[in-house]
Amino acid sequence: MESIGVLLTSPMNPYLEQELGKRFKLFRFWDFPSADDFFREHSKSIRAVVGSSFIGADAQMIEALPKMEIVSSFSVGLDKIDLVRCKEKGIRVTNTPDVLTEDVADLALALILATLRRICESDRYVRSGAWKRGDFKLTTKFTGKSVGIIGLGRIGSAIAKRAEGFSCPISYHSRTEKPGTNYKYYPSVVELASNCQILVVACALTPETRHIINREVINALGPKGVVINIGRGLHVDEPELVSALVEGRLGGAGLDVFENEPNVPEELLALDNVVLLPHVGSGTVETRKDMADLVLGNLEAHFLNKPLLTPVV
Ligand SMILES: O=CC(=O)O
Repeated sequence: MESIGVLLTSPMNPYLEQELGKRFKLFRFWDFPSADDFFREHSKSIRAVVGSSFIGADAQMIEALPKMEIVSSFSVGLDKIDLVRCKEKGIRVTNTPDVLTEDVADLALALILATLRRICESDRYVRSGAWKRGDFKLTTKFTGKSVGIIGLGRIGSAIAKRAEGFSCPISYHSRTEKPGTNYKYYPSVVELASNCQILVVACALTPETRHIINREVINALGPKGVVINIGRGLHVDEPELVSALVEGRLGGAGLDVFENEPNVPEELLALDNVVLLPHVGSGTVETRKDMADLVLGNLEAHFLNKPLLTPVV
């Protein structure tokens, strides 16, 4: 397979990069001054693209790489891949589900606890020496709070299971009601937000779920409510979230993702009722290795004409 051209769209994981380099003819997109320079020189050499939640395979890339057969994404999310065009052109698509579910769900719970118990703010309190001048203020209890989850797929269900361990009543919104759960279903997100204290975004980003957290949802959650986002930045109308937090119409937010990463709205940096993480939901050594092995396994299966491990298209 050493002669098969594979394009890695951005630096993702050293192990993945090393293994791709051993098995294929690896091209690094960022080694070239511009996308056009790369396409001009190598458009006919690329048979596979390895993308991520940062750079996937958009319409321009698909058009520019006529020999592309497969996009193997180092992510569970598929929002950076033009799936419709891949389908039309017979390009296969794979992602990395399951192996990252536990880490992302763990991080959602960590964000809830960090936001409610002000973990980061109290860490700053100790480091700055402020503790010597008095005790830290009281914070908000998590155990028993009602948790609303948008999207009850693999990750949403893993978050629900963890929150049950904290005696939290769970409710959810998704396109359709899920059979076989005891959680309360709300067909409308506003209704869900009106009936929970912590609202967690755990659905896929699609045109239907873009800005699913909007002004109406934020107002329904209210000044004591908390938004947790481990999905995608575009799930949230960010300017609305920022103004609600600044004006005290929303109690707090724990965010792993942003609309324009790695840029975070300046106003959020000044707020103590938010916890801000650099998109690290699946970012553990163990899980990233499992994700890399899935990417490699899917590519090898494809080029050996075997069934794909985690096919999407
Ligand atoms: O954001 C991360 C992923 O989609 O895996």
